[in-house]
Amino acid sequence: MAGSLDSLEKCLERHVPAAELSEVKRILYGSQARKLDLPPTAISAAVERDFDLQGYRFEAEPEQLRHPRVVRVGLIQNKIPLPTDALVAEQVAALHKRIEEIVEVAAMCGVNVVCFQEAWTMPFAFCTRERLPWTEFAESAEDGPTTRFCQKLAKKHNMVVVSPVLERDGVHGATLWNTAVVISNSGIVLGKSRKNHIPRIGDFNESTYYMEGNLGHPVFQTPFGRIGVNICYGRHHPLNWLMYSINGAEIIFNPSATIGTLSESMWPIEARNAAIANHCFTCAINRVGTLHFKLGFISHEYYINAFTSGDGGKAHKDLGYFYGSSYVAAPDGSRTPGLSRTQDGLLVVEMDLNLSRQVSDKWNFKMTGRYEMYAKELAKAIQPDFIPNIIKE
Ligand SMILES: NC(=O)NCCC(=O)O
Repeated sequence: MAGSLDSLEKCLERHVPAAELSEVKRILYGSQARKLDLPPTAISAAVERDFDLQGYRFEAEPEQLRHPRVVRVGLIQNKIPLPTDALVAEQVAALHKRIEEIVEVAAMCGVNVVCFQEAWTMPFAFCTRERLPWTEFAESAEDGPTTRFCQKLAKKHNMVVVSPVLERDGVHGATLWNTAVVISNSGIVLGKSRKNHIPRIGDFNESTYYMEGNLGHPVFQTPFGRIGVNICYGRHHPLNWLMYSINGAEIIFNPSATIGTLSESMWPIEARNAAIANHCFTCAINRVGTLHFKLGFISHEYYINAFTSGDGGKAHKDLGYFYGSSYVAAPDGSRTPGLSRTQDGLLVVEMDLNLSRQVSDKWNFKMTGRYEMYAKELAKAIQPDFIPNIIKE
């Protein structure tokens, strides 16, 4: 159960003998991420506001011709503060309030780019397959109340804000999308990126609500580097990461909502592998919130009406526990520890973007990639008359 393990790293620290711990950590996490000193005011604010605050930094070698390109990103993971049957407007307002107080601490920590979890303004209600009230959480990406709220935050704190929401596309028949809005530190909406891969697994019945994104792999030029947003289930698709990287992304955010029984063993691998394969930084963010309803603990993400997964299992009223564990991976394969598995959190990570080219010059994955060969073979493979290249005796 999620509640019995606060974080994998804390568990290792408790149980691995001190003499072996640093070697264990080097093997598991690589050697780069060092602790980042955060202001005492931020640390005490995080304690007061009851969230996990951690800070790390990735360094690069000094170069003769380029200055360091040091930026700070903030990853925010959170529970829903109100039950799923509270009024829609009240749920959204409570989430805005919670995020605002965490973003204030991010500002104290000098964060330049902040990213929230997938569909952060709502419970992850797609499991229910019901329409109302969940579709009421959808908003215009360009000028919905959440985007306007984030514009204020961005301007006030001089921070780029990546805000993944359920989008209501008024121009195209009021359709819904799973979208990340990117707001510049000036407060201007830079653009949006849509979720390209929609899960059809277990209770993740998202294809009931929206289709695969149609915006490709946009990358946003900000004063703090070029950023892309690969939403949740897209992290299982290496070519999805690749395309953001090919478009020049230096940092790829992966705002997610995923649960323990389904994906927790995959979580530490996928975004980290993408950072290695694409010579970039990746930022994996997962929500927190668990059921424990039947055990008498606080319930989050618990629904009034039971639903099924079409797998022969019993009808149930929750998805399971969202395990948090948000982390950042660097192009050299190192990664930060994860945030808590059970608590709201802010992960502040300082990174020198020069590291990406340094690792690229060492490992040469971009140079040795055989993109033309893959493009040709893929172009053939998607044809209806494709014959797989299998050689037989
Ligand atoms: N939100 C979402 O796409 N979840 C699917 C499950 C997963 O990818 O782990």
